Amino acid sequence: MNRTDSAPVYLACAIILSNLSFPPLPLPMIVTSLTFAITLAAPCFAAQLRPGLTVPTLTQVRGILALLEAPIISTLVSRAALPAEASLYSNGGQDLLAYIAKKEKVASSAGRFDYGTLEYPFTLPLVRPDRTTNKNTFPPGRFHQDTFSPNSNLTTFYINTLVPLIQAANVAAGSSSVFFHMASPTPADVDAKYNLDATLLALLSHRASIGKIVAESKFASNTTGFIPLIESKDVSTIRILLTNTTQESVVLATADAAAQEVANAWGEAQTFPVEVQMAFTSSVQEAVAKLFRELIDVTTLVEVKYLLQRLN
Ligand SMILES: O=C(O)C(=O)C[C@]1(C(=O)O)C=C[C@@H](O)C=C1
Repeated sequence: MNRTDSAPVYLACAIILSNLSFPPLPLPMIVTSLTFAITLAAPCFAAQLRPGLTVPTLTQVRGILALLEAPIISTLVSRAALPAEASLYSNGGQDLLAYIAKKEKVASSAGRFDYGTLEYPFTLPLVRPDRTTNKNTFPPGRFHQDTFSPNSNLTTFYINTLVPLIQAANVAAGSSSVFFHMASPTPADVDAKYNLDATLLALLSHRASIGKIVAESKFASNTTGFIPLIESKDVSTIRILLTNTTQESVVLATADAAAQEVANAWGEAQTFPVEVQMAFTSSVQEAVAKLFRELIDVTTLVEVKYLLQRLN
């Protein structure tokens, strides 16, 4: 802990000591001030318990990003099997976010958003950032938690761009309402829709947040290049150094191939007529192309934001 981190602990100790007065304080005052002191001190002790996380190589991280393509695309195709009415996403998607909030409370208590999971909630406070100290120097290659989450960018893109593309794919499939574990799905199955939306958003967030690991990996292999740029907050050169257009083409091409394969398999399973199949597959490909372009951009943003705080 550095000095700033210690401040709440000193304050907490002061509160605890002030309870030892004579004559004793009334019980409700003692309970309230002790609860306050514990709340204040807990994050500092929790921060000390953080494990040192060494990041994988860039090749390994790219492998992880590639593995996430299949679940993202298959969830998108499953979502396109149900109508995506604009009314479900009005007012900035507040109903969807309220739905996600309930799930995230449960997920949080199970440790989903703990330090190092690279899962960041849409509706809850984020994990505290790391700070480099003399005792904990965060050498290059060690994950260093920052304060940025890609979730508001992803939510905006999801509601404004992806939902209309999902709806277009659903219309191409004959405005179907197919959900594999429901006996008689109807367009009113809001829970089924929001459940898939929430799953898809969580996958997108996880994929983009892995950009933090990509950034650490790149930082570790080129500290002399990055450190002066971070110190001078040279965002545009940092972005240029992080960008690899050859890798972007690989990502976009494999995502397109996967989109075609999953959409075809989905249509075959439902014995779509040929024209319906073609229309459905091409609209899924269009949605996936826009989605992965956005994902690359948001992942790059995550990388830039991570590095800007790397020396904090
Ligand atoms: O693989 C990388 O080098 C990354 O930075 C990840 C990623 C991506 O999102 O897939 C993002 C930016 C790069 O230009 C290329 C690919």
